[in-house]
Amino acid sequence: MAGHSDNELALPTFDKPCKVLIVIAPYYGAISTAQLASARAVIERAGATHDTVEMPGSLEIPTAIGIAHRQADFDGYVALGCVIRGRTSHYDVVVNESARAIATLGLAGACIGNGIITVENMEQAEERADADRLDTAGAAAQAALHLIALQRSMKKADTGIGFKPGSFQHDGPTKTDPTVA
Ligand SMILES: Nc1c(NC[C@H](O)[C@H](O)[C@H](O)CO)[nH]c(=O)[nH]c1=O
Ligand SMILES: CC(=O)[C@@H](O)COP(=O)(O)O
Repeated sequence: MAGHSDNELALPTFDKPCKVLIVIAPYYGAISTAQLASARAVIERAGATHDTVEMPGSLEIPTAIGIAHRQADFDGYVALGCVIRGRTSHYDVVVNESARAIATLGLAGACIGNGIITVENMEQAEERADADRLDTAGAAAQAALHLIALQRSMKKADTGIGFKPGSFQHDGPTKTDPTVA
């Protein structure tokens, strides 16, 4: 059971290939190792595949997802990181802005599970990174998979109106070709 929930949803399955990008900020080594293992296991259990990229910190994760969403063809994303409060307000910046940016990307159409742990101390982080305890990384992977399944289930019907990419058939040289009379 992931997180504090006592009512976990069944993992979705996919009839077409599903590719997920894990974007991780391995700020705390042991924590990130546990997060990565759990997220990958959940993705594989759903029959999906995954790639992984690393960023220096959690603040960079949304930007990395934005780049991947524009430049590549992943079906969804899992954000993994661990932010532990220090002695200044920087914790609030990292936590609030990474969460806000991830939510903004989600509302813009990216299927993202947010597994960035935001805690007061390492003990809380360990409990949440542990796949056999609160397993927040596994929960984030499940969230991304559910969003992908939802997006596929609600694909807009083809209205038959407007230009469809790849539908244009051109059967000869253009008039601007000087060799064509
Ligand atoms: N203190 C933590 C950070 N800080 C680094 C920021 O995320 C960011 O990389 C930096 O401000 C440069 O833009 N990141 C974490 O993931 N966890 C922390 O505890
Ligand atoms: C989350 C942070 O950025 C934090 O770890 C940095 O520590 P500090 O606030 O003491 O500079």
